[in-house]
Parts: sequence; structure tokens; C-alpha cells
Amino acid sequence: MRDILAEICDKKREHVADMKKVFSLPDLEAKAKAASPARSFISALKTKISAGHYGFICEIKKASPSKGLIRPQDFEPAALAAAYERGGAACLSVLTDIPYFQGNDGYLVEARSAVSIPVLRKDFMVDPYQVVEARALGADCILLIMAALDDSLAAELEDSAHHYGMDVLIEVHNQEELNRALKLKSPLVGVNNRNLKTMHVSLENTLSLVPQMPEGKIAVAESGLASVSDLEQCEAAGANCFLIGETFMRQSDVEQAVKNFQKG
Ligand SMILES: O=P(O)(O)OC[C@@H](O)[C@@H](O)c1c[nH]c2ccccc12
Repeated sequence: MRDILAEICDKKREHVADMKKVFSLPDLEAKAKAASPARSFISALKTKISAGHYGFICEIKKASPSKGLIRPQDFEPAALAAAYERGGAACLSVLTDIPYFQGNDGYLVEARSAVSIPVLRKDFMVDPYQVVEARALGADCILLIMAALDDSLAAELEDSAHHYGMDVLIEVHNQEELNRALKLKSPLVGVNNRNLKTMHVSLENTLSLVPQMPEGKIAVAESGLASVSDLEQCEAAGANCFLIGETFMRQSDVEQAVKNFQKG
């Protein structure tokens, strides 16, 4: 079977090599230092949880390899971001990968400047250069996909993110990846219900892995969440933070869509 994750990461390494010719690392570092200070992603989730709410990470995603075009019309990152914030999102996630998700770095910049909540740069991080780039764009958090990284690169990218004041969401989708994720520093661990190699989605990933996370970890259920009942099942397993893209993106009123999923 075609391994889409490996293909995406190969393309990403080529893209990063090209970007390095356009913006040198010292240029980016200067931009990162001048960027608007990072907002705490983890604190934003904790605040919602302590208030008895779900911690929603609401995603701005136009298209994906598994679903094609998800939101063909009415795709304005700043307006979507503001609507998500009004709906009660704790944080945002913005796809910046161009070839597979029709994302854009500019979408992250536009979304973040329209809100006061923290924003995750959703991309495939394979090189420390991209971490500096994320902060230079204003990102408050990065995603590290364990299926795409070895332990030493994951640790290096995490250290770099922390150095720049960003939080890190570590993504796993099986037991072996969870064990590796628990050796890293970040308490924020997401279980992806979608296998990025095969695109198969199953809530079972969250239901089986979250109960194994030690105290002190903040579990995020990711992908394929389509109903309040899905959220309740994840919550029963110990996850009360949720990364949701498609379900919200398919609604014309995303503010109301988030409100409909919130509890209490
Ligand atoms: O649109 P969904 O099924 O609600 O999923 C959101 C998010 O979890 C998904 O976009 C995602 C999770 N991990 C990723 C890694 C790369 C790209 C995308 C993702």
C-alpha cells in the first residue's frame, strides 16, 4: 500500500531545502524574535477544562488527501478564526501544508491576527528550520507526528519549540508511538484516530491509548470526531480535549457548530 505519510514528508524535505535558499536561518531567527509573543496553548486548554468545558482545538482546513476539497466556498481564515473563537474554541489549528491540504502559511498569519486564542501550526515538521519558521509566522504551538520522526529528531524539534516559547502537541496513533511520546517532555499528547499511512479512521485509537497515559498528561482526541456521542466516548476514556476539522469545516456557521458540541 502507498504510504502517504512518507510521501508527504519526502515532499516536505524538498520544500524545506528550497525555503532555506530563500530565507536563511539567521533571517528567520530575527523574524521569530520580533514576532508577537507566544500564547500558551496548554494553559488555554487547561482553562476550559477547569471551567468544566471541553477543550476544543478547532481546525482551519480547506482540503485533505483523504477527503479532497472539504470547504470549497466561504474559506476565509480570519473570519473562520473569529467565528471559532466566538463559539468557544480554546485554541485553533491551521493547516499550512500546500500540496496535500491546500493550506498556506498566510492562513496562519491571518487567522492568528483575528483572535486572541493560541494557534497551532498544523504541518509536517521534519527539520528544525520549520520550528523557527513556525514562530516567525506567529505560531504558538507545533505538531510532532511520531509516525514521521525518530526519537532523536523528535526531541530536537521539541527542544527547539520550547526554546522559542512554543508548546508542542505530540501525535501518536499506536502503542509503540505512545511509548516513545512519553519519553518526550511535552504533557500534551494527541491520539490520532486516523492512521496517516493508510487514512483509516477508528475511535478505537483514542479509546485504547488514552487510558494508558500517566497522570499529568493532557490527552487530545484527534480526527474523525463527528458527533457529541463521539466526544462522550472519548471523555469516558479520559480525553476532554478535541482536535476537530472536517465536521466543523462542513458547516456554514462554524460558531454554532462549536457551540453545539460544547457541554454544559
Ligand atoms: O478533520 P478531522 O477528521 O476532524 O481531523 C482534524 C485533525 O485531527 C487532522 O487534520 C489531523 C490530525 N493530525 C494531522 C497531521 C497532519 C495533517 C492533518 C492532521
